[in-house]
Amino acid sequence: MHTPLALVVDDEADILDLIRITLGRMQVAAVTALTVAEAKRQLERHRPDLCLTDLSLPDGSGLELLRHISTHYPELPVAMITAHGNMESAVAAMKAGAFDFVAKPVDLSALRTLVESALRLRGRSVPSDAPTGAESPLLGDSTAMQQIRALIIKLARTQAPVFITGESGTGKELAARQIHAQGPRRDGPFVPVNCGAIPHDLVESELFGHKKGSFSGAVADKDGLFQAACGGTLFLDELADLPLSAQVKLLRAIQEKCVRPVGAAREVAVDVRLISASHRDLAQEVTNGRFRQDLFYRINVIELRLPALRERPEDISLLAQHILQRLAADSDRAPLPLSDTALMALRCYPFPGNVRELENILERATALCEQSCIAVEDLYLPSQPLGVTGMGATGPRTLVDPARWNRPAAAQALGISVLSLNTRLVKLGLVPASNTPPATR
Ligand SMILES: Nc1ncnc2c1ncn2[C@@H]1O[C@H](COP(=O)(O)OP(=O)(O)OP(=O)(O)O)[C@@H](O)[C@H]1O
Repeated sequence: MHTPLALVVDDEADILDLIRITLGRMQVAAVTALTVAEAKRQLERHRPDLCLTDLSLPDGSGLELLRHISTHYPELPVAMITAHGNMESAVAAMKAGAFDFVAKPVDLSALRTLVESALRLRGRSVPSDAPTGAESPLLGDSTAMQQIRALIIKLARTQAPVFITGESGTGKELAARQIHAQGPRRDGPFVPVNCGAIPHDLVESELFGHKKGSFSGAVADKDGLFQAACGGTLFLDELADLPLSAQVKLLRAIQEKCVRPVGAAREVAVDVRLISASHRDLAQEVTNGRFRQDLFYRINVIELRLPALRERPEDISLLAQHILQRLAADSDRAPLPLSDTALMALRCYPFPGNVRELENILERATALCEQSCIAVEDLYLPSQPLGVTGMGATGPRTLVDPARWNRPAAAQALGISVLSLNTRLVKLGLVPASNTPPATR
């Protein structure tokens, strides 16, 4: 199988770099172009598997390129990079045949999802940067993470359905991979499915397969994801997004351990372990009538809750080191260290996107940093209102709450002096200069 190739068209070199690095981590190669004319030449020369193009280019528009591709390379999926908040141009692009769009500043996880869908559209298997359980443990020295790792060892030994909860980016898929990798099915396949990404009218055929001719696009018999996971584990992510009609069939598949492909007369037996996850409150979805109660009880035999990163700020340093080492290995150079102030800023940041957001922040910082050490300015942390909701009492707010903070403890945790901490708090604008107590405190 040859490495998939993407054509990325943008007149901003930083964006091209960022996208190329991200694609590289997904084992997708990239050729780039700064103009429409250059893009047309690259298309002819390289015949890429997908194209990502900015809307406004120096010698024309991305829409013009999109039309050129629709005429000459009708099979090639094109996604538009649009200015933030400009839904009009995103809609225009979709109407003109783009299969999706991504807004600037480019959110790297959205980009990954988009590229995976594009390659699937192309009928290509999607190379994954998702590490195997054996290589990539759930990192963290916090008590919460130690307990989770201990529970995973126990869960790996059973075959009971596990339901993993936690905000987006907290490591739900990674935990599912660990349960699979440490259990008796480890030599079988681990098949992750994002239920929210499957168009509603295709859910049944994707999950259970179909027979040739059962609907207009069914040109051949096709196995579903249940069959693909036979002997292994099926990980149903974003389960709350599954339409009610598919929920009935899923319930039957779990209860009977067999599925009926769309258009098939007979059911086929399937041997899969089911792990599911959602960042939504599934019990609330049941109350609201959007999720079947009987299915909820079936899949929720054991619940594993992954804490938000802001609930365990003591893990940030270790995670950051690990991510920076991986980024360095990807680009064949020495890891960039984080400055003390950068680390402190990360520990004070609430991370609504959790570990995935930390990865994105460090990936961007690594790509854009021009010094030998990542400074707080390289992190481009969004400014947060002080009253961020969902912040636990033990979270980093205690570091920036003048009524509660304990500067000596914070300084010790960061491995810097209290004087240095005070100076940096002022520099970061977290306290006014007059608020800094004497260095001896
Ligand atoms: N404890 C951890 N140690 C190391 N890496 C982690 C940890 N938690 C998450 N990650 C990394 O963060 C990224 C996001 O994790 P993952 O995809 O498992 O999250 P998720 O909860 O399934 O997200 P979503 O709800 O958006 O699907 C992955 O690259 C994963 O490897």
